[in-house]
Amino acid sequence: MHGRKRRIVSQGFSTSTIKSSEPIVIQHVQNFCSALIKAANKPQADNWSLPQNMAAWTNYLTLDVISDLTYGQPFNLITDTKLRWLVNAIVQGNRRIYMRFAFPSLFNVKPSAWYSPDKWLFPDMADERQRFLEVSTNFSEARMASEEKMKGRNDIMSALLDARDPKTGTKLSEAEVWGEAHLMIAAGGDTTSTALAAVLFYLSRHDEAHKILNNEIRSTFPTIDDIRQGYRLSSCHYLRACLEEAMRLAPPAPGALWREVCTGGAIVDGEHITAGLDVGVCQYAICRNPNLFPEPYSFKPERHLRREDSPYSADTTAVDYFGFPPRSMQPQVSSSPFWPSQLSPSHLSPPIPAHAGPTPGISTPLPRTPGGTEKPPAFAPFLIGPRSCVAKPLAYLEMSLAIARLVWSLDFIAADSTGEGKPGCGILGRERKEEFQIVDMFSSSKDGPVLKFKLREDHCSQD
Ligand code: HEM
Repeated sequence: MHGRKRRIVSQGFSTSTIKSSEPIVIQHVQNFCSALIKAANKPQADNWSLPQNMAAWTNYLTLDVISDLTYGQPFNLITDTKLRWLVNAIVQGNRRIYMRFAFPSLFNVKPSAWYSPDKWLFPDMADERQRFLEVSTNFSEARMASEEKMKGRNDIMSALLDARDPKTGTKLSEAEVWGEAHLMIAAGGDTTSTALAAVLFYLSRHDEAHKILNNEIRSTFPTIDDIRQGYRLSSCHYLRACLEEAMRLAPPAPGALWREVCTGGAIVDGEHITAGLDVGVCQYAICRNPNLFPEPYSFKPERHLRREDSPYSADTTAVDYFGFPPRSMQPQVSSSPFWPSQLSPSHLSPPIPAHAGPTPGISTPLPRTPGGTEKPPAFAPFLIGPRSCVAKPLAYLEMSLAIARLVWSLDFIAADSTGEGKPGCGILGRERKEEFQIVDMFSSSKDGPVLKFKLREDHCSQD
C-alpha cells in the first residue's frame, strides 16, 4: 500500500518537477527577504532593525512555499496576517499524531458521551483543527476548479494528479491526492522551518562561521538574482555544511520514528530483534554521541566538509545535492577565495573519523565495510530507506536559497536569548545556553532565534 503511494508521490519530487518549482520557491524566498529588508530599512538607535522572531518568519516562508506548490496558491503568511494561526494549528496537529503513535490505545477507544480522546487530551485544538481542515478543503477545491489553468505549472500537485504507479499503472484517487496534499502541508512546513531557524540561531552565535558563510555567498554571487539552482549554488559547500550541522544539532524530526519488525525478525547491530517489536533511532540522541561526532554540542560545520583526499571525493559516481557532480568535477566559477587566510579549507576539513558514516549527500553511496556490507549513516535527518523523506531535494533547495539570499542581503545578530537553554533551570537537557531548544512533537516545536538585521555594509540601498 505504502509502496504504491510512494512510487506515485515520488514523481512529484522528480528533478524536472523540482526544476519547474524553483521560480515559485524563489518568489516566496524573496518575499521573506523583503520583509526582513523592510525591517532593516527602519533602523533603530543602535542602527539595527527591530527584533524579529525567526521561528515565525521561517514558518511563514515554508508554509507559503508548500501551500503554493500543493494547492497552486499560497497561504500568503509572509505578506498577510489573516491565516497566521495556521502555524500553531499545524504544530498541534503534528503533536496529536505523535501522541497517537506513542499511545495508540488512548485513541483506539470509540468516543462516547463521557470520553473523547481529542476533547480530553487536546481541548484547545479541536476548534483550530476544524478550521485548518476547512482551509485545506477550500484550497483543495479551488485547485481542482482551476486544474485546467494550472496544467503548465508542473508542480507537486500536477505530478500527483497525473502520475501513475509504474508497477500497477494505477493513479491516486481524488481522496488519496488530497490526503497526500494534507500530509505535504503537515510534513513540509514545520520541518524545513526548524532547520532554517536552527541555522540562523547558530550563525548568530558563531561569528567565525557566519563570516565564512558571508564570504562564500557574497563572493560566489555577483547579484542576488544569480542565487538559483545550478553549479554555483552547488559549489557553496560551507552553506551545505552549515545546514547539515544545524540539522544535526536541531533535527527537524528529532525523536525515534518507530518501525515494526516484520516476520522472521531482524538483526540490528548483531542483536536478534523479534518480529512485532518496534525499533527506531532517536536522531537527537545519536547526533550527540561523542564517538560519532566529537565535541557533539559544538556547532562545527566543518565536520561535514568533504576532504578532497577523503574516500568520498574519489568516488566519481557521487553527485551533489542538486544532482550535480562533486566540486572536483565542476567548473571553477569563482576566482575569489572565500576562506579567511587563517582558516584554509584544509584547516576546516579534519580527517573524517572512519566510524562517522559518509559525508551526507543525497546520492552518495553508503561506504562499504571490509566485509562488503553497507553501513548506514548516523546522521540521517531525513531518515533512510523506503519511508524516508520523499522531498529531500526540495527541502535542500528551499533551505539553500533562503539562507544564501538572506546572507547575501543582510547582516544579522542575536537580539536576545530566545531559543537558548537556561543554565540552572534544573530541567535535564534544557540548561545549555548555547544549544537551540526544540521540543519533540514529531516535528520540532521551537521559539526564536530573535534577530536584528541591517543591510550588508557594502550594499546600502535595497527594497
Ligand atoms: C529539513 C526538512 C525536512 C526534514 C528534515 C524531513 C524529514 C522527514 C522524515 C524524518 C520523514 C520520515 C517520517 C516517518 O518516518 O514517519 C519524512 C517523511 C516525509 N516528508 Fe519530509 N522532511 C523535510 C521536509 C519535507 C518537505 C519540504 C516536504 C514537502 C512536501 C516533505 C514531505 C514528506 C513526506 C510526504 C513524507 C512521507 C514519505 C513517505 O511516507 O513515503 N518533507 N520527512
